[in-house]
Amino acid sequence: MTPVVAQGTFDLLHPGHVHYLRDAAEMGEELHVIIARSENVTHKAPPVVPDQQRREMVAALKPVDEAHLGHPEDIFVPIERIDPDVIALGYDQHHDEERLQAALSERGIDCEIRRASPLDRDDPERLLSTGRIIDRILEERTD
Ligand SMILES: Cc1cc2nc3c(=O)[nH]c(=O)nc-3n(C[C@H](O)[C@H](O)[C@H](O)COP(=O)(O)O)c2cc1C
Ligand SMILES: Nc1ncnc2c1ncn2[C@@H]1O[C@H](COP(=O)(O)OP(=O)(O)OP(=O)(O)O)[C@@H](O)[C@H]1O
Repeated sequence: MTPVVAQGTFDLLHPGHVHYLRDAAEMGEELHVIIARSENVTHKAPPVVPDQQRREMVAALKPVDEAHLGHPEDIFVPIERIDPDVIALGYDQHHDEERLQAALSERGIDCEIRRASPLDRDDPERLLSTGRIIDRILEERTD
């Protein structure tokens, strides 16, 4: 087996998430997804959907073999347990690949870091970001 790890918030699911997870699944044979805990989503508004519910929905998606709730303090704990061959970063994720690679090496984790491809975010017919879904709700369902 060639385990691959994908990760993210996955708040309100949309086809961009499915695209990322399909792309990540093709990088190996067994896809593990780490769901960021709400308390660790500090670079944008925290998710609306509770942690366990986000994990449950991601686990139900076809490309996904296992979905894990992330560690509260140390993001390398689940990685050490899964021991992936590849970590697939999303096309827009803010993580610095070199720093991440260095931190992995320091812990003796030998794995490749790859970037997944984007699914057209600017398509006017689709809502391919959680933030855009929330904006649409606020526009259309509030007075
Ligand atoms: C390799 C890796 C492992 C991660 N593991 C965890 C974890 O164990 N717990 C957690 O809360 N978040 C984890 N995260 C997610 C980050 O905390 C961050 O919130 C996440 O990148 C949000 O992604 P998004 O903005 O794409 O939704 C991990 C991220 C990376 C890159
Ligand atoms: N349109 C898209 N195409 C490809 N990947 C995507 C797309 N939207 C999200 N992803 C990927 O899905 C993963 C989880 O994304 P996240 O939960 O941050 O959703 P988001 O829709 O980008 O959220 P937000 O709108 O709040 O930034 C990330 O790796 C991200 O790169």
